[in-house]
Amino acid sequence: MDPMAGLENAPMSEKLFAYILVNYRWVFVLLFLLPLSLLYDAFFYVRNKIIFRLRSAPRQHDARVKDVQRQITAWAASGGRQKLCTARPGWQNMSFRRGKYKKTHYNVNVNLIDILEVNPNSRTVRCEPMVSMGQLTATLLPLGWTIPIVPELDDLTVGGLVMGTGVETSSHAHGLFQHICESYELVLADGSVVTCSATENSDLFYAVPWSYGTLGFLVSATIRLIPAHSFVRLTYIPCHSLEELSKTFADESAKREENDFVEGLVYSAESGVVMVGKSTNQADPDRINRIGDYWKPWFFKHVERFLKTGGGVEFIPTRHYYHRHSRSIFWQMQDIVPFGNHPIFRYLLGWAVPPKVSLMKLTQGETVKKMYETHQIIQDMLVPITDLAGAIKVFHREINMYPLWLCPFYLPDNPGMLRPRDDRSQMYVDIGAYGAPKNPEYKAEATTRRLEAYVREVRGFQMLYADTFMTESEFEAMFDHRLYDRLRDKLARTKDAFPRVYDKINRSARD
Ligand SMILES: Cc1cc2nc3c(=O)[nH]c(=O)nc-3n(C[C@H](O)[C@H](O)[C@H](O)COP(=O)(O)OP(=O)(O)OC[C@H]3O[C@@H](n4cnc5c(N)ncnc54)[C@H](O)[C@@H]3O)c2cc1C
Ligand SMILES: NC(=O)C1=CN([C@@H]2O[C@H](COP(=O)(O)OP(=O)(O)OC[C@H]3O[C@@H](n4cnc5c(N)ncnc54)[C@H](OP(=O)(O)O)[C@@H]3O)[C@@H](O)[C@H]2O)C=CC1
Ligand SMILES: CC(C)=CCC[C@@H](C)[C@H]1CC[C@@]2(C)C3=C(CC[C@]12C)[C@@]1(C)CC[C@H](O)C(C)(C)[C@@H]1CC3
Repeated sequence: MDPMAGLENAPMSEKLFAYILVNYRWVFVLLFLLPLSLLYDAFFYVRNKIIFRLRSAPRQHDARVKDVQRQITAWAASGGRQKLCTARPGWQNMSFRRGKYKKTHYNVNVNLIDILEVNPNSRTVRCEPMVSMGQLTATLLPLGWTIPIVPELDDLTVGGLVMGTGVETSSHAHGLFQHICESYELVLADGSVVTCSATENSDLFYAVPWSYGTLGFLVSATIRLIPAHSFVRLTYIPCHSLEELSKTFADESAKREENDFVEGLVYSAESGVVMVGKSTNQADPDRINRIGDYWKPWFFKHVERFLKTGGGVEFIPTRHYYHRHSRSIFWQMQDIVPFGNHPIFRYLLGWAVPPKVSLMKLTQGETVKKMYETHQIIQDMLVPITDLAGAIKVFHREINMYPLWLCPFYLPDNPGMLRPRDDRSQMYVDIGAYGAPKNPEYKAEATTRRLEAYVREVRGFQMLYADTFMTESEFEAMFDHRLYDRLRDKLARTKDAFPRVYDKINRSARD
């Protein structure tokens, strides 16, 4: 990264400060952020234990919902001129930026953080919106259950994943996070509480995903459960041409019953590794790899080795598999602690990483923020899987940056924001780019706009936690707003109470 970019005319001292901040960020991370992250985790660990020991959390749900209703009544009584958003501070969430609207909108506290019920009979788990993925797997796996899609990273919340989206390597079989949800409980703008599902208030049920909290506040979601297995039998298939890679990936993704997990990591324009996983309780002891142990190499580095050594099979403990990219925050850690994958570092301090994303966000400062703005791309583009090879070529031309993350997902032809191409259920693929582009022509806005145009052309979608530079009409060409607009017209007070999705996610609405 060039820390001087954009600072050409700044005083020397400012340039030096910028240089130190960016190139020696790891000093701050190691000395300050890591210990703070540990304290933060320890606090929540103890709190969670106490809550469950007292068994008080589920009983308090109704009272907490009433508190959300009370806040909406108070907002209406105060004239209701401001729009509403959740009070969760922007630094805590898993998006790249903070919404500026948090400062101007009326903040409603939806601080509901408990797992309410694990029901083996109906095979469902009912969660409050602030339940995180780390919390959910820690709770469910010992009970022998899991949810069909566990989006990585640990701190993603049920609320954010329902109102935004979630995708993981089992999505080729189960769809996106919204497709494993059976019902939502919401507090609407008129203060009423409604439950919606595919059979009850179905319009609302299909309109909620990707609505970014602009139809109502989620207070609980009921999610499908499937039995958990102890291991994932993971087969690594190295590919040495783009054609081989895209064909293998598409063929394996199409085996929806046979494969429980499918993932791809692309290491260059012509090489990548496709991984195919099957859940199992039987593991060959000689081939067990506990990839999540802190002294183990970062997962994307481990996978890269198979390009040289040929394919392989490993048995990975399920929780290790779910959180396989967490320690290296996909590959972002290499820019934050450049020697983080060195064995000495891993053995000495590996147990303390990764630092909390939220704390990094809180403490990053303007200089680091500017560096990320100009020198990094963080995007997930969702395109029909038939366009995978073409899309990789476009990514190569525009950013020339590796690894790229490939994650297939099945998109059913349901009503709502995401209409599959030709109104036909089909397989898509999420292409994730996280890092510093090697293309010297890279310009954050211009390049991203070209990528966005390409994605619209192939009838794909952009994940909205990242920067979007689309205009409102381009955004509406990508996402089908018909059902959404109908509901905003129909539900009392909604248009006064909530901004439109675009007003929350466009680049100028975020800092
Ligand atoms: C805001 C927040 C953020 C968190 N973030 C993370 C994170 O980033 N990463 C991470 O790994 N963990 C996270 N946690 C989770 C926390 O660390 C774990 O819950 C903790 O590790 C408990 O695990 P345990 O196996 O030691 O619990 P134990 O006390 O051994 O109990 C097992 C689990 O079973 C659950 N349980 C038992 N009976 C029921 C029932 N009837 N219904 C529902 N659940 C039941 C309990 O939740 C309990 O967690 C977070 C928790 C909170 C509140
Ligand atoms: N593996 C994956 O699939 C990954 C997904 N992501 C993305 O990260 C985001 C989730 O991050 P997370 O930190 O959990 O969530 P956020 O706090 O970022 O919330 C995302 C959106 O959901 C809204 N929202 C959250 N909770 C509620 C609620 N209870 N009621 C109404 N609206 C709500 C927020 O509204 P408001 O603005 O009012 O707070 C916000 O617009 C998603 O957009 C997801 O797509 C990121 C990384 C990986
Ligand atoms: C669909 C999938 C798997 C998406 C993965 C997205 C992650 C790679 C994103 C989500 C949040 C994210 C944008 C983030 C960052 C890196 C990429 C992340 C982790 C970092 C940590 C980069 C360093 C930055 O200074 C800062 C701390 C602000 C951000 C915080 C959010």
